[in-house]
Amino acid sequence: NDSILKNEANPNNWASQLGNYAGQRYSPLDQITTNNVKNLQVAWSFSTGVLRGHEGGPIVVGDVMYIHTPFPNKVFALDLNNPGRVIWKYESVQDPTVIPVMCCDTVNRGVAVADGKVFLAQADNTLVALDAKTGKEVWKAKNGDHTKGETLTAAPLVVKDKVFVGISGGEFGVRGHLTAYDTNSGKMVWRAFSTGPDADVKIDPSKTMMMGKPIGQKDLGVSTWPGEEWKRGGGTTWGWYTYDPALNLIYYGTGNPGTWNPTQRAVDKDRAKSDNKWSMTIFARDPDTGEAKWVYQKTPFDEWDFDGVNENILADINMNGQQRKVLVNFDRNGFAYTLDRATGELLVAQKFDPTVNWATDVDMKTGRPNVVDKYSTFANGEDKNTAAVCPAALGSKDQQPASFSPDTGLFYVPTNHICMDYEPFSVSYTAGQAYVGSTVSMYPTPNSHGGMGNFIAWDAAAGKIVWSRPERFAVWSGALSTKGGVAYYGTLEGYLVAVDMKDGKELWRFKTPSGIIGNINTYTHNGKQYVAVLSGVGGWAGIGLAAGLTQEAGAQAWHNAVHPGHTEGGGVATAGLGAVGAHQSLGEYTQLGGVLTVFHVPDQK
Ligand SMILES: O=C(O)c1cc(C(=O)O)c2c(n1)C(=O)C(=O)c1cc(C(=O)O)[nH]c1-2
Ligand SMILES: [Ca+2]
Repeated sequence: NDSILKNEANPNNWASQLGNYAGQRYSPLDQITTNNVKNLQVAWSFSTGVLRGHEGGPIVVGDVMYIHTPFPNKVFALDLNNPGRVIWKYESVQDPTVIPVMCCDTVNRGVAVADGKVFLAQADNTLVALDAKTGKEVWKAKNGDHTKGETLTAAPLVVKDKVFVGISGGEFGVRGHLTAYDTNSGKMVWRAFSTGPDADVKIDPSKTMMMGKPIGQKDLGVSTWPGEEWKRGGGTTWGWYTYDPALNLIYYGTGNPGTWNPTQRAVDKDRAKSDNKWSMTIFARDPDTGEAKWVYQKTPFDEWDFDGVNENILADINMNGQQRKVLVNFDRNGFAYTLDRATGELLVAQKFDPTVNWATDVDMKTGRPNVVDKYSTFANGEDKNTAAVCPAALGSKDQQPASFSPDTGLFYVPTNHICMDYEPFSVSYTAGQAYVGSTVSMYPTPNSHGGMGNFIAWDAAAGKIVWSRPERFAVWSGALSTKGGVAYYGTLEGYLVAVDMKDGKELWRFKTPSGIIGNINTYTHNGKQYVAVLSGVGGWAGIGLAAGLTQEAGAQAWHNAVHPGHTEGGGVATAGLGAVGAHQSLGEYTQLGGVLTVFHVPDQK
C-alpha cells in the first residue's frame, strides 16, 4: 500500500493533512506568485453547518475534496467538477457527554485518505474507515473511553497497511498511547504507551536511544513518578505525526504530564529526579513493530503545561556545508529543536520566541533545559502564584502546524506571543473528571509589540529568526509555503494573509466569514491552482467565543461542564478562562461557524 506516497508525488493533490509525509506543508505549485497573488478572489465556498473550531484542512485527491467538521464530526466529499456539490456526506451519531471531556474545544484535525478509504478519528474515540467513493462505513474500531476522559482530536496518519491514531485527555488523567490499526480489517496491531511499561514491549532499555546512549532505564521511567501516578500520567498524543519512508520511522510527540501541579508529580526536592518519563517527548518508532528507535524529552518534569506534541517536520538542510537529514520541532516551550532524524542526536536548540523566560537555554550535552528558579512553579510551590512566565500554557506555538520550503531552506511558523500567571494546587483523581490543579491567567506578552502573535521565518541550521511579522492575535492556523514564493496563514479575526517568503512583506489579505484556526492548503483542478481554507473560530485560543458565549458565561459554563459541583480540583475552567482573557476583544472581529473558502486568480489559464 503506497497510495499516500503516490498521491503526494502528484502536486495537483493535497494528499494528507500536512501535505506530505515529511510534514512540510509545502507545495511545488507556482501559478500563484508574488506578482499575481494580489488578484486572488473567491472561486466558491461551502458552509459546513457546524459551529465551533474548525482545525485541519481539506484533502484533495483527483476531482474530489474531502472536508470534515468538529463534533459531531461530519465528513463531506465535494465534487470539484461541480464546485460545492456534495457527492456524499457522513454524519456520525455520538454521545454528547463527550463534549465536556474535550479540554480545548470540540476540534478535529481532519481525515486521512488512502487505499480507497477515508479515515476519521471521532471525538468519542471511534476510528471509522469510510469507502472513499460512497461514504459508507467499511469498519469501526474503539480506541478509548470518554467516561475516563479519553477523546480524539488528532488526524490519523496512514503508513503502508496501518492507520495510526493517538489519544487526547492529558487534562483528565489519561495514560497516553499511539495505536496502529490494520487499514483493511480495523484490527489493532500494536499500542505503545507513553508512560510506564507496555503490554507489548515497545521500548528496549538496551536499544532505545536518548542523546546518543541507550536509555538504560529498566523500569522504563516508572521511578520518575511518585507511586502509580504514571498510570494517569498524561503524555497524550494529540498532535501531528510524520513519517520517513527511507528510515521507516514514524515521529510524534507526547503531551503534558498530569496534573499541571508539579508537586504532585515529584519524587524528590531535586527536580532532576522527577522527569515524568516519557511525557513531553519526541518518539521515533518503527511503524511495523512499534519499537522505539530513539526518544528525546524536551521538557522533563513540566511545570507550565508545555505539551510536547507539535509536528516534527522532516527536512534535508545544509548545516556547516553538509547536507543533513534533520527533524525540526517548534515546541510549545518556545525552543526550536533540530535533531538528526535517524539517531535523535540534538544539533540545535534555540528560542524561536525571544521573550521565553522559563529557561535560559538547553544544555547540548544532556539535552535538558536550564530552568530559571524564579519561573519554576515547583520551586515556588503549591498555592503560590508564579507570575509572568513566558510563554503561557498556550505556548510560543500550539497545534498550528508550520511549513518548510526546500526552495528557501526556511521554516514558516505561526506563533503565539502570550505570557501567564500560574498557581498550582493539589487535586484528587476521579475518572472522567478534570485532573489539572492549576489556576492560569494569560495576557499579551508585556513590553512587546502589543499583539499576541507573530508569523516568523526560521533558519533551523543557525537557530535564528530571519524575519517576524507581528499579528494582533495568536496565529492559530497552519502555514503553507509554495514554489510561487508566497506563504499563507490565517488569523483569528478571519483574515487569510499572503506574504512574500523572502521578507514577510504582505502581498494580499482577505476576510473570510470566521476566525481561521484551520490549515491553508493548495491544489490544482483542470490545470489551475486553487488555495483552500476552513474558517470557524475555536480551539483553545478561541474557546468560549466559539461556543457563542461571553467571556464570563463561557468560563462559567466550561467550569460547570468539566467539574460539576467542584470549585477546587479541576482547574481547566480557570485555564480556559485564561485563554479567553488573552483574546477578550476577539468577539467583535469574527462570526461563528464553519465555512470552506476556495480562492483562485480568475483570469489565469
Ligand atoms: O493533553 C491533551 O490531551 C490535550 C489535548 C488537546 C486536544 O486534543 O485538542 C489540547 C491540549 N491538550 C492542550 O494542552 C492544548 O493547548 C490544546 C489546544 C488545542 C486546540 O485545538 O486549540 N487542543 C489542545
Ligand atoms: Ca494538554
